[in-house]
Amino acid sequence: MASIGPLPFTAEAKSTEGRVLLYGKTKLCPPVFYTPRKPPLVLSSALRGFGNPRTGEDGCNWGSSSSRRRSTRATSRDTDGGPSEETLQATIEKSKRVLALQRELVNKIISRRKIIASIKNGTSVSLDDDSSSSVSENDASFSSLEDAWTSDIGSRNGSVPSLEGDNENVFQSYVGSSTLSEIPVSKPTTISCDCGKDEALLGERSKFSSNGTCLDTTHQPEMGAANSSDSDKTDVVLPSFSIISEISSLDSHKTDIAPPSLSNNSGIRVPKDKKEGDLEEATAQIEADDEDDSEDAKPPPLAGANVMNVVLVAAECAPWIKTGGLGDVAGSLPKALARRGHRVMVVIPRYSDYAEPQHTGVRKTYKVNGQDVEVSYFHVYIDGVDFVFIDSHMFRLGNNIYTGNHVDILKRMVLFCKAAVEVPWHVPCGGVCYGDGNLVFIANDWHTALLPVYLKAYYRDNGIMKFARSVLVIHNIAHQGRGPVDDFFQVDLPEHYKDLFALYDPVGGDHFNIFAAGLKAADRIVTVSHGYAWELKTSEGGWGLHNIINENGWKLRGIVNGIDTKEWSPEFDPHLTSDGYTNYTLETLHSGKAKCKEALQKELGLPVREDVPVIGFIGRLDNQKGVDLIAEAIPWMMGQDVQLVMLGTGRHDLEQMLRQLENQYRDKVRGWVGFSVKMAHRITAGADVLLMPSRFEPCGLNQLYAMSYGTVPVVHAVGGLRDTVQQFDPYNESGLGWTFDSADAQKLINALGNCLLTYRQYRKSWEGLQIRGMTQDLSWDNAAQNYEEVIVAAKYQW
Ligand SMILES: Nc1ncnc2c1ncn2[C@@H]1O[C@H](COP(=O)(O)OP(=O)(O)O[C@H]2O[C@H](CO)[C@@H](O)[C@H](O)[C@H]2O)[C@@H](O)[C@H]1O
Repeated sequence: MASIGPLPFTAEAKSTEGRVLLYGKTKLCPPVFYTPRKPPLVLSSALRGFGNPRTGEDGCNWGSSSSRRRSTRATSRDTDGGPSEETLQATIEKSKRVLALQRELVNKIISRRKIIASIKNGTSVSLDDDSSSSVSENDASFSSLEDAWTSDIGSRNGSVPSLEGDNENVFQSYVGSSTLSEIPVSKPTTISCDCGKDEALLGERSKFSSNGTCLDTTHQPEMGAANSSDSDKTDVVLPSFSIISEISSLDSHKTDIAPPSLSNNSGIRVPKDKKEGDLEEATAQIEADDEDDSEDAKPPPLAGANVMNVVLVAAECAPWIKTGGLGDVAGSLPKALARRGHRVMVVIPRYSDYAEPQHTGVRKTYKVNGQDVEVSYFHVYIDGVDFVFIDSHMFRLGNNIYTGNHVDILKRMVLFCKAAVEVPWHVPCGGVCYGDGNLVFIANDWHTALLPVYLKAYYRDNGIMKFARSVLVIHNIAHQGRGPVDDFFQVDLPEHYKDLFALYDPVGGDHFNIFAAGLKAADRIVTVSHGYAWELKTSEGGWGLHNIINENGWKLRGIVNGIDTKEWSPEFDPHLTSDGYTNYTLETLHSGKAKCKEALQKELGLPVREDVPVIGFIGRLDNQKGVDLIAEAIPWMMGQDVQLVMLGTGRHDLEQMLRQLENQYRDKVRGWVGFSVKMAHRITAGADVLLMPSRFEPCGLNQLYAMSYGTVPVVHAVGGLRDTVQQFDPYNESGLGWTFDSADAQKLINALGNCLLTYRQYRKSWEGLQIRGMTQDLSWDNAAQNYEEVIVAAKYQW
């Protein structure tokens, strides 16, 4: 893969349960997952009337027993204070009315729960049965039911709600916002929907996840987007509207009672062989169920009320197709976002017949350069993420995904982005489309930079997808989708959009630039490190786009990539389980790494020696990665007692250089030309040092992988390398590796020289470096939280 700078369209190198549905308030705003709030258990002002106004204590408490004790004290103080008998009588009468109302409500809830339970158990329950299980006026067990109910709610939400004012406010907004809005929905019932269907998918979804699903047939896309003719009618899970309306009827009693959790697990299961009027038993059953449930209960989503529908669109995605770091990010960031509770989809082209994704049966046609091109969609749900593959004859490229001239590549990206932006409408995931409300697209690099433009030009400018937002992630600004000005006619946009793409630079003159348009159209921009965010604003680092980036600086944020700790962990790495390699941990670092080093030397035919430092390099062979600096430093390096292992593919001349170095220094150098994920993992584990002399590096992943494997990085302090590799300080025994401050072979030699000295003579310091590297939290979790802030900011931006 030849790489090199901003050539036109060179793509290569550069490069719930417990969750509830919030129904949007407008047609265009489909359901949203939100974290169930602690249902505040408060009573209406009428009911609160017999508390003590001076102390603020509430005389009527449905909360904990301690609250009830408070209630008793409050009443007696009132009495002591000398209210008249009449007042007391009135209060008692009022209490009775309240209790009657409470009983009625409890009965209703019990009967609804029975219905739910019966639906679940496949038994029929007559509504008439309600009476048999109702709470009788004199039922002594009422208070225990009260306990059961409150503990039910309390346990499901982590605490027993108090009656203090805050909760009340929350509850007022809870009920007041919308009776259909924020209802804790549990086991969805099954109804019919036009969203397209694949039975297998539904089964698969239930196999992989028990997540609540974003469901709403009332929010089908406009524009006739949901083409029912394309898809069969399907059974999908939907929240039971009858249950919701029941809650709303509770509300109509004008009693401010927190709706009870309708979670599947909380349904009252009345044993068929028991007398249904046996309230105490039913109560005991609830309590027992709740105890069981609390063990299984899933915590609420980390994202809380910020959960969104996220659609990440990228030209590559590991493990299916990866030519560089973009594939890694597209494969792992979405999973981290899903772990936070977002509903997440990844959309990529289907370049080959991948094993896992199944045809959804949905087909659409889009115009590319005036021609109709049919696409269809494949889907698989893995690790909480919906992966959607767009199939078309134009994408059948195998692993050579950036092949062709710039117009060929441009046409593919036009088709990809046109189709991708409508995936949330057309492709049922787990039986149900995402819809376009509470939706954010995350586009990546120039390949998908058209998506924010299409979202705006085709939809939002026309009042469609008004609530959808786009974030554009810059992984590498050096590749921009440049072409002659006339390329504008390929992208099929209104004439007035031409200026968005127009760019002048001293080298290329006036030209058409997709990245430029995407940066302007996106609601937010992210790049993959803080250092790179800064560099992008400079004329050296912005590659001609620095002015646009500066103008849009307010929406740019640097977020350092994480690593997929499942894929890149020395403890679980499947590539270290054969051929003499071994998995290792911090505890077994010494022996494990030595074994991997020995296995690497054997596999590559290098002399097997424990004492010789093995230096690794993995990366695309191009100007960015500074391979030429390594070549310049080779005479010095070969004078050292070292072994050098290089893995890469890219520029033909640099591939030749690798082969030549190996031929020239057969007992010291191995140059593996090709793309081998297995070798990348093995070098990362077996090498002592990882060299990354990149001229620029937006983030860099290999140094992160290296550190988590106890391999010490030596890097050019630029972009994300500067952010992630702190220089070793021998006086304080701190730092993670060695850095050099300019892309200069001599500086590389100095840094590497110090590194080798420490390796040989200061073993304790060396081990310290390894341990510090391995014990960092490099997971995607932090980054995902930062992305969440960005998408939420985009959501609320108008
Ligand atoms: N020959 C080979 N065989 C097997 N695996 C190989 C390989 N060559 C490279 N790889 C793998 O590809 C990935 C490359 O990661 P980089 O961070 O170097 O990405 P790249 O520069 O492509 O991406 C851009 O995007 C990423 C993600 O944002 C940024 O980190 C980076 O700075 C930016 O340039 C690593 O997983 C590496 O192991």
